[in-house]
Amino acid sequence: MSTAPRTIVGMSGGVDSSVAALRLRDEGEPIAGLFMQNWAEDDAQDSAGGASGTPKAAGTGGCRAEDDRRDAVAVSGRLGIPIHFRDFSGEYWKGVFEHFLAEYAAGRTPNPDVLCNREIKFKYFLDAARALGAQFIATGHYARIESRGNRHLLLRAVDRSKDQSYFLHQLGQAQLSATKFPLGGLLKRDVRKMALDAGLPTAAKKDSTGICFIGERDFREFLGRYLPAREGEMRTPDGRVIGRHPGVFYFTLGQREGLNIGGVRGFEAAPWYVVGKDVTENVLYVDQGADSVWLHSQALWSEAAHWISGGPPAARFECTAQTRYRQSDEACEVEVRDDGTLSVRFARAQRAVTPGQSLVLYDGEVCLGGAVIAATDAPLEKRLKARAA
Ligand SMILES: Nc1ncnc2c1ncn2[C@@H]1O[C@H](COP(=O)(O)OP(=O)(O)OP(=O)(O)O)[C@@H](O)[C@H]1O
Repeated sequence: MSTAPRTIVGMSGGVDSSVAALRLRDEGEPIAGLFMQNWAEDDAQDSAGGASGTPKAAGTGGCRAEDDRRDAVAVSGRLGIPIHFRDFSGEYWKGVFEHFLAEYAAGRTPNPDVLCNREIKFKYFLDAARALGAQFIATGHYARIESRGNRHLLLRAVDRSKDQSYFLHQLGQAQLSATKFPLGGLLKRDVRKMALDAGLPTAAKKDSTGICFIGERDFREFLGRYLPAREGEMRTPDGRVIGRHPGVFYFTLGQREGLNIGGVRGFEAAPWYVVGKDVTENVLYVDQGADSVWLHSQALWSEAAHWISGGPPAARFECTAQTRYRQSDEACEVEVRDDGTLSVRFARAQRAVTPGQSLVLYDGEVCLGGAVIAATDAPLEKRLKARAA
């Protein structure tokens, strides 16, 4: 007699979710796997948009989804657990990709992983698991969930170098109460060893990097399929034109790569960095030195914040924050404004705080929540705003 699984494991065909499933199975948990397809490419087309029904991306031949699916099936076979399949590519396109493009078009730098967790993995995937009769979902994310009283807290992973709480800060009590992160207390190197010892076919598989639907492809080429390039001037903050850029969307604050600025007459031979984008005028601002004063800000303003426990700790409080993934904890003071947006002041100036990225707040190991960064007090941004007003 077959019973409904208690937990559905999101199996991506990677080593982390393979070991998440292995651990739960070894604990005696009745589990099944589920592989989601979140991205569909149509090699028959040369432009975005499906002929009918679900939108499809223009094919570039770089999609790993088939390999990943095969690996997820192989792992479930090895573990002796059933595996299910769901296609959420239409939901992903609407809930993640359209927003991703709109943000780039507005000159910001979005974080699709944050949105994918909120809109897909902890929404449609959770619904699909419930429809299969499960009470919980599990993923291979590196983060921990702890219950204190009737509250579920999101904590950083024990392996701080792999901690993914930054990407999970939009989750709420409903999601956390139905989720397990079996790897949160483990070190990545031990996870690999467990995979090897158990003979899992993904034991030696390379970790995925970058934005999932872009993979190893060239970012500029990919984005150019959806946001046509518009060449323009590259200027220094004091207004000197020093070259041309292929399109402001392709660059983010603090970026050095891809500027192709050779020796410029009248300037030292030091590397150049993006210090500002003026989307209206189509100008890319650049300056020399990784630590350019133009890149620094002490304060930021965010869109409305999401709080994991349902509300902020106080109307004004001190905590630590990250304004990007892989950054040290930075001390700051947060003021929650009446409309739910935040005004944040850092103890020390921050480099390249980027509108569109997420501000994520922590009280020690506990992730409090976060918000999308709307604006900063970086000098160039202030000047461009004043000019536009
Ligand atoms: N296509 C997918 N189908 C089902 N679950 C997925 C899929 N992609 C990601 N997940 C789940 O989300 C978790 C985190 O995803 P992320 O893309 O960050 O993977 P990762 O850290 O590379 O992990 P993995 O080694 O398992 O691929 C995965 O461990 C897995 O549980």
